[in-house]
Amino acid sequence: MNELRGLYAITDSQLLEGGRLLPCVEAALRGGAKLLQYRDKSSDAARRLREAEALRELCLRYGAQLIVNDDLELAARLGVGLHLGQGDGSLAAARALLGSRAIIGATCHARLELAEQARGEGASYVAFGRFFDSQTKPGAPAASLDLLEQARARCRLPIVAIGGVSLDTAPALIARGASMVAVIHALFGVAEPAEVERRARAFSALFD
Ligand SMILES: Cc1ncc(COP(=O)(O)OP(=O)(O)O)c(N)n1
Ligand SMILES: Cc1nc(C(=O)O)sc1CCOP(=O)(O)O
Ligand SMILES: [Mg+2]
Repeated sequence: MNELRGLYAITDSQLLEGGRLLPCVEAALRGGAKLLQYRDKSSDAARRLREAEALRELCLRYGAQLIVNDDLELAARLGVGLHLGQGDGSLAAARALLGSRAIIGATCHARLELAEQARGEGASYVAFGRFFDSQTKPGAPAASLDLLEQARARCRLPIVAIGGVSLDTAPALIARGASMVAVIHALFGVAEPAEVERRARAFSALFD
C-alpha cells in the first residue's frame, strides 16, 4: 500500500456537478493526489455506484487509492477504502468486512481519545478538523494547531488534517504534523480542470 502522505482530494457533488466530476478528479490525480474520497450525500444508489466505479478506474490508472465516504456497503462492493465519521457505523465491523488491507479512516474532530479508540478498532488513519473556516462544512467542530501537535506526539497513525485547507493554510498543518491534507473547496472550487491540476501539484509539492 502507498504511504499515507500527501494530498487527499475529496469530491463534492455541488462543486462537481454538470459532468465535472471525472475531468476534475482526473486533473487532481494528474496533479499528484494520493487518496481520493468519493463524498456524495445523495440517495441515488445507481448513480453512486456508477460514479464510484468510474473513480476507482481513474484511481487505478494514476496509482491512487479510492475511499468511499460513509457507505460501507459500497466500499465492500467495490473493494475500496472507507471513511467513517462518529455516528457512521462501527469501525471494527468495517475492518472485519473490508479486511486487513483496506484503508479505513475515522473522523476524530478535536478529540485525542477518539483517535486512540479508532486505532484500537482498526483505523488506518485518523482525521482531525476543522482547522480553518470551511466553505463546505462551516459548522464542523473546530480544532487547533496545538491539538495537531499533541496528536502527532501521541498518535501512531497517519494524521489527516481537514477543514478550510488551502495553499495558504496547508503549510502550517504539515509543519505541525499532518501526514495528509484533505481538501475540497480549495481544490475543486474552480472552473477549469487545468487549474485543479495546478492546485493539486502545488499541494503535493508541499510534501516534497
Ligand atoms: C478525511 C475526512 N475527514 C473527515 C471527514 C468528515 O467525516 P464526517 O464527520 O462523517 O462528515 P461527512 O463527511 O460524512 O459529512 C471526512 N469525510 N473525511
Ligand atoms: C467534510 C468535512 N469534514 C470536516 C471535519 O472537520 O470533520 S471539515 C469538512 C469539509 C472540508 O471541506 P473544505 O476543504 O472545503 O473546507
Ligand atoms: Mg460521515
